[in-house]
Amino acid sequence: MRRYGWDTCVADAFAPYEDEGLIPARVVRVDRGRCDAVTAEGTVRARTAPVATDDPTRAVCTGDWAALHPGGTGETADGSPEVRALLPRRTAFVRSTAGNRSEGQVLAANVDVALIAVPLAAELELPRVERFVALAWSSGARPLVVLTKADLVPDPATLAQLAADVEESAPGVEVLSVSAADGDGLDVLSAVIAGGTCVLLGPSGAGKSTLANALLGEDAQDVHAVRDSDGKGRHTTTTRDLLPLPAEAGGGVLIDTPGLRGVGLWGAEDGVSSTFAEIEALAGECRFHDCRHSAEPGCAVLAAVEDGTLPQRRLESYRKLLRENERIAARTDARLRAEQKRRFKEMSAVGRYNAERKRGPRRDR
Ligand SMILES: Nc1nc2c(ncn2[C@@H]2O[C@H](COP(=O)(O)OP(=O)(O)OP(=O)(O)O)[C@@H](O)[C@H]2O)c(=O)[nH]1
Ligand SMILES: [Zn+2]
Repeated sequence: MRRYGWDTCVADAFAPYEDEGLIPARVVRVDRGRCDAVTAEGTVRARTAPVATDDPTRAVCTGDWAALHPGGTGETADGSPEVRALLPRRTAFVRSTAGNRSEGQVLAANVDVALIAVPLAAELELPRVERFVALAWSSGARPLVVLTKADLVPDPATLAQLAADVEESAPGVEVLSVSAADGDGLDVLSAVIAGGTCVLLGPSGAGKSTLANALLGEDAQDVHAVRDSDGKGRHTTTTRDLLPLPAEAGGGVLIDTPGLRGVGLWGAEDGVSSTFAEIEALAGECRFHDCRHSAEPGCAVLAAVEDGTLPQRRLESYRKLLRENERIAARTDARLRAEQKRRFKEMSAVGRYNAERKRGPRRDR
């Protein structure tokens, strides 16, 4: 199970279920009330109990750790394995679903690193990078910008300049450049994501599929070929949304769920704050604590734009993402959002606590 991300944190969270005779499993795919889940004995197909609340974010999703009843004893509905509980999620990518009463839908759970593919071929689209970085932070995962197609920028000085532009738009975020074409940078990237759970985000044509294949190695290409030939979002039973990375490269998994690639912001205020950390810091210096940074006297943000230390583009991008987030929040059930946010905070607190305890005796299996 370690191959699939099992660690002491998951082991601790699972311990109470072990006493009930349940077994741990990681969900690799969900469809039509069933899920495929990896157990220590192999992959099983399990029933996912109907969600007993009106909150769709509590439904089983790819990346979840579940406590399964193994079935076969007459204790489950039709003798097949059954999901009895989900372990608290360390992180979650939530999509806002359209409609009057917008609700979140979880697309991927327990992601450690969000790889944001930014193609070096075209002109850099920094606002788009900022949007994906905000989304990643708000999920709880660590963003990592991957500049793809580095072979198309042969001049090292130009490459360094492009990387510097991206770094300025993503303070505190690691930026790596890779080329799937000639293999440059892939070993560094593999080492960074080894052992954890990652997802690939980024616009169409950014080179995500190519990069995924390069990271996953030979075997996985077949899996992708199955989905590509289909093209309708229908999958054959061999398709998984959670794929193991090669053991030689340190293991870990890559989640590549349809729909995750173009996700919107949802309850992402915190993510936007982290993405524009330097603006938030400047805001602390404004004369008025509720300064909107539009025309107020004594505004430190506007002063920074004025003296050239803060690019005007950054401020505009920040405002745009805040507005977008407010729009989504306005059509989302407030009680539900507050509840989900509270639970999410609780879970990340548990995750952090466990991460700090990680140095204790290992209970990996
Ligand atoms: N030169 C060069 N081209 C690349 C590289 N990686 C990908 N490409 C090309 O970029 C194009 C898009 O790559 P994909 O991997 O399909 O991009 P994607 O992000 O998966 O696109 P969607 O499936 O639409 O989301 C293809 O023509 C690839 O051959 C690279 O490292 N170097
Ligand atoms: Zn201000």
